[in-house]
Amino acid sequence: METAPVPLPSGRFTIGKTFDFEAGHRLASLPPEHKCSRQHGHSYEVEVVLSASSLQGPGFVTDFGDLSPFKQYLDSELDHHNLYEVLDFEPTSELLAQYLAGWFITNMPSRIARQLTAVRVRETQRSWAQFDVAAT
Ligand SMILES: Nc1nc2c(c(=O)[nH]1)N=C([C@H](O)[C@H](O)COP(=O)(O)OP(=O)(O)OP(=O)(O)O)CN2
Ligand SMILES: [Zn+2]
Repeated sequence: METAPVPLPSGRFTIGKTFDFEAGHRLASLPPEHKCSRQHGHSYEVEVVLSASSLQGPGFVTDFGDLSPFKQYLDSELDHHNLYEVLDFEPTSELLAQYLAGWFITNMPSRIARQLTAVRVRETQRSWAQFDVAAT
């Protein structure tokens, strides 16, 4: 039995995909008595959020599989590294989210890069930071 047609509302579509990597870090500018000034590690989760007002192909904002260059970057450059050694800024969740948004915009195909609205970095199950890309 076919379902009855319904009027389609106008609006935007949003998708997200979560990536993960394991890395060490320390926040060297914190006072020595702060636990996060000491070397420790996290199972990081990074979620990219993309948005579009119209869909491509079968009905995609972007094929999730087309985000693979971002996964390759995380796997090759950040996974099992010490973040304070491979990044030239203090590796807080906030600054990492902003940096990863910059990497995505610079290195992903322009159509996909333009769809990026936010990057969320999760260090633990209870803590995350999000960078929202400013609309241009
Ligand atoms: N705003 C931010 N605060 C903190 C960050 C950060 O990136 N942004 N980072 C840290 C440390 O990296 C720390 O490892 C994580 O902090 P915290 O959530 O306090 O760690 P715990 O999992 O041990 O927290 P509990 O809930 O107390 O178990 C610190 N702050
Ligand atoms: Zn930490």
